[in-house]
Amino acid sequence: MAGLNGDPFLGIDDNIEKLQYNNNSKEVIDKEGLVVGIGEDSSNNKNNNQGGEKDMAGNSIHRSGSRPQLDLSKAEIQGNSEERDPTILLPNQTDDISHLALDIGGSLIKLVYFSRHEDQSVDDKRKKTVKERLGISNGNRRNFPILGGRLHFVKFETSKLNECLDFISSKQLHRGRIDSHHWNSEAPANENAVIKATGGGAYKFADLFKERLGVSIDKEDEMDCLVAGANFLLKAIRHEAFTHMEGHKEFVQIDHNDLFPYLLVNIGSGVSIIKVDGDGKFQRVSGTNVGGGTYWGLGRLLTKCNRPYSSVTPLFSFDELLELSQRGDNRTIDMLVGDIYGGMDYSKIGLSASTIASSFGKAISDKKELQDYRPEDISLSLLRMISYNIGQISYLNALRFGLKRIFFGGFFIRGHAYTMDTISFAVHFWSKGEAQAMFLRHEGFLGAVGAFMSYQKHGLDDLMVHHLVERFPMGAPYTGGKIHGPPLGDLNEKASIIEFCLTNMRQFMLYSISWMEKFVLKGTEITAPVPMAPPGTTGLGGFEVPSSRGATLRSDASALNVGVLHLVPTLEVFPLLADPKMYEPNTIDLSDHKELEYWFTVLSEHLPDLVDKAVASEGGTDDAKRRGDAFARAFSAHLARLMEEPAAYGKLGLANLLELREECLREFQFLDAYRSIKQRENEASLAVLPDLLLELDHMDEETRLLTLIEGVLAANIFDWGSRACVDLYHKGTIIEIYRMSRNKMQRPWQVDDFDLFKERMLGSEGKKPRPHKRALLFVDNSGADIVLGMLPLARELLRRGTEVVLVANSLPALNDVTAMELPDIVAEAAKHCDILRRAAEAGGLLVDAMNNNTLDGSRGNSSSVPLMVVENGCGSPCIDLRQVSSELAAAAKHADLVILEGMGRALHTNFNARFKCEALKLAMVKNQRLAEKLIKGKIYDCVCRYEPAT
Ligand SMILES: CC(C)(COP(=O)(O)O)[C@@H](O)C(=O)NCCC(=O)O
Ligand SMILES: [Mn+2]
Repeated sequence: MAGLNGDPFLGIDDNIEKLQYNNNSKEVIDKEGLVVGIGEDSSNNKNNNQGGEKDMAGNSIHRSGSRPQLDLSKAEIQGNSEERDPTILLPNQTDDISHLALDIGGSLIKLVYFSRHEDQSVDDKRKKTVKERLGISNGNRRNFPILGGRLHFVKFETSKLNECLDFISSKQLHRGRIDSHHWNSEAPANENAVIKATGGGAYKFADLFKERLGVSIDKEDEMDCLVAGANFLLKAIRHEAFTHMEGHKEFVQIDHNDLFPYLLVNIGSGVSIIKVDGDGKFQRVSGTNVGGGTYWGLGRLLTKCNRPYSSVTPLFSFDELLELSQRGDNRTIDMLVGDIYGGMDYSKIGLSASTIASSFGKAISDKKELQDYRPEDISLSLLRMISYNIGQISYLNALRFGLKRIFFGGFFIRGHAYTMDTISFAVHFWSKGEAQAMFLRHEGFLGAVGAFMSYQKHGLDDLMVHHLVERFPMGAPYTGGKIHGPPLGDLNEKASIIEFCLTNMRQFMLYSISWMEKFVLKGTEITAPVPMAPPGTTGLGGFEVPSSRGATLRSDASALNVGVLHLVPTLEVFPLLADPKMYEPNTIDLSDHKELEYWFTVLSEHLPDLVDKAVASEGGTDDAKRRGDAFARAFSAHLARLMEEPAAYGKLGLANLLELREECLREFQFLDAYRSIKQRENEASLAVLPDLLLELDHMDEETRLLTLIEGVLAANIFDWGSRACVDLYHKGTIIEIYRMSRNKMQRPWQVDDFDLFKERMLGSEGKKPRPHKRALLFVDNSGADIVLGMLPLARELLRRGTEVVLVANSLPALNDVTAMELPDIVAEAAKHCDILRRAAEAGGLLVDAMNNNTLDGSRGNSSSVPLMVVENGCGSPCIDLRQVSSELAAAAKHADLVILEGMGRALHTNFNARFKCEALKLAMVKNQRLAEKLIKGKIYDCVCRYEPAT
């Protein structure tokens, strides 16, 4: 685990490190709550902090003694020293570490850089209270030096080094200092700034970096970096590795505990073959000089004379060569088995007539000059020759060391379907299916990631899969990993600003959106991606021509397939999952093309209505219309891309598509498209809540429980994401629809475990079961759904002595209620209900009300179990329980009942999830196809699935 002292990722603010001072213990606490010194100078801290030291909560913290210490000299308390945790300024803390690492290869320069976003939490009373109630002092983040930020991946051609330097300079990456949401361009350049770099260019261009940017290059060993990068990516990114056989891409789940040993084959200009046995444990066992440079170099030479005169550049680029190969036919140059055997297979040794017997062999007997061969054919022949050769040598090395898994990285691959198929074929063919070729999504960035890791202060190695969220910039799909031309005005950075705005909505109008215009122009450039290659083998031997022949090649597919990695150390795996390793959130797997087509159509058809709502939510201004238009284009383009290549952004499920839509909206600054609809529905529902509660209170226990569950199911009809429901809303008022929906609640429901649930709640044969200790209610929509459905159910649980935690979205998604909105709704409801009021007070939700007189005239003196609200950590209509907020994870610790409500959270995701505690899944199915497929029913059927603890 990383030590934290002086870590640059801690709250550095305008050259001054801010710390908090704990009056009682006289210990200096950094923002993460870690002890960094006890009234002594910093030099002593090193020893004090090593080993199993305790943090303020008594947790053990491991510190690395190698990390620099904070400079506490001239430290002073800012503001009132009587305050409980005043801020301490450290004016002399000048620990500047660059947040940039490079891998400067023979052909390409790969950049990995980090942009930090500080803890941007707004002053949210709910959060504070929840932290106190749930005993979270600083979440799990105390163990992490990274507060949160993003890792960006960019590459340049080495021959265009100047563009790379311009890019670094324009983004001030070499200054090594970031403030909360943008690079501090005013900050003076750091004289001693050092950038970690690997690859030959780290030596070759060191002087140029010093001259142009004033920074020194700290050279890191290339093999060390490759291995460190590969190990980190394989452990930390869920869908990093995949197989690619006959055009079919399949992600491979790597078990962290079973990663080693493996063979790493890095195909850059040349090829390195490395046996990896562990972190930092490896051996370069082989290599070949026939690699990417060979393909490019020979390709250029051999096609030189056929280069069209009209071309701007005199020679083919790597991507152009690859593109040529798409249209090539290698049979015109390669000598095939059939050429030798009179068109026959050599079946005795298992070679088909189409197998290449000798690459370029036909050129021996052909009476042709170089210019008589088509560049397309030459390129394909070369590509096959080199790919087969690498595949074969790799396999032989795997065999040498008894390794089954071979990971291929390096920019030679470029996400190019045919190259991967060829390598896979060779490995499969020579190993007779025993060994498996796997590819890495961050194929070209292994070295650069490794160089980044070598800073020792990044804290990346502490991160785990659930801390990383990969996002694909919606409005600027070209910036993630694309080989850059002249530095772009970085749209990603703008996107970060927007994200910052999300947590600081008050400020959001301050930022310019002129980049949007840029996007509208750029939008037209979003074209169809690399076509998936259908099966193309001939059986025994090699391949025929590339199966994607004739289609446009997006040879930079790999560039588009790499998103920005958001590091969110506060995310946790939901502790109540029965088997996190086996957990798969998506119920609908979109790798089935029919399924993908269906949902693609659903989302496309919903788009005009969504844009209307989004534009209206921003006042219908011209600017909002322009953004609405840009959003529609961007989202459609991403949908189209995913239709072409469903695995483009990792494994694709329906939940990912729905989340992508929300992210895309946010990126175009539609922060809450259904804001006014939600408000209207909340008000209408709150107005009828007292009558409903009165009605419920006159029922016997059994009828009441049934009515409550019916109420939840009926109110789940208010779903602005469902086409059928939106059509319904044009036909009646909220209350009319709610009544109709309730009246239609006929048991048995299509999935009906109500009797089981009732027995658990009320008992049987006079035996009273023990009430649940704590229930987590994953709530769904605003309006009737929360007010008339879930709140009355929560009230029933509270009445029975069960603590209730309402789990709501962190960010808006469709008409879902958010954790920010819930306390006000609860407060309104509590005006009409003592049970809710007392529980909300006990849960700290009615902090203000506690000072006022309550309904019955008493002062707020709660004698109730608490009602709390926690955020779930996501902004989607679905939920992936592998990545939830630390609040929710903390709340889950004492819970023995989970209630998931709504289509998104209980059906599209988690329908098959198993929990350690009891679970109740409640939803109305508002889509005909889903109803048929999932529950063999029809639209508006209901699901009440009760599952005892696993
Ligand atoms: C987005 C939704 C999952 C939201 O449903 P909810 O979770 O609110 O019940 C759902 O509206 C949906 O799947 N809509 C698309 C299908 C359709 O329009 O029929
Ligand atoms: Mn919803």
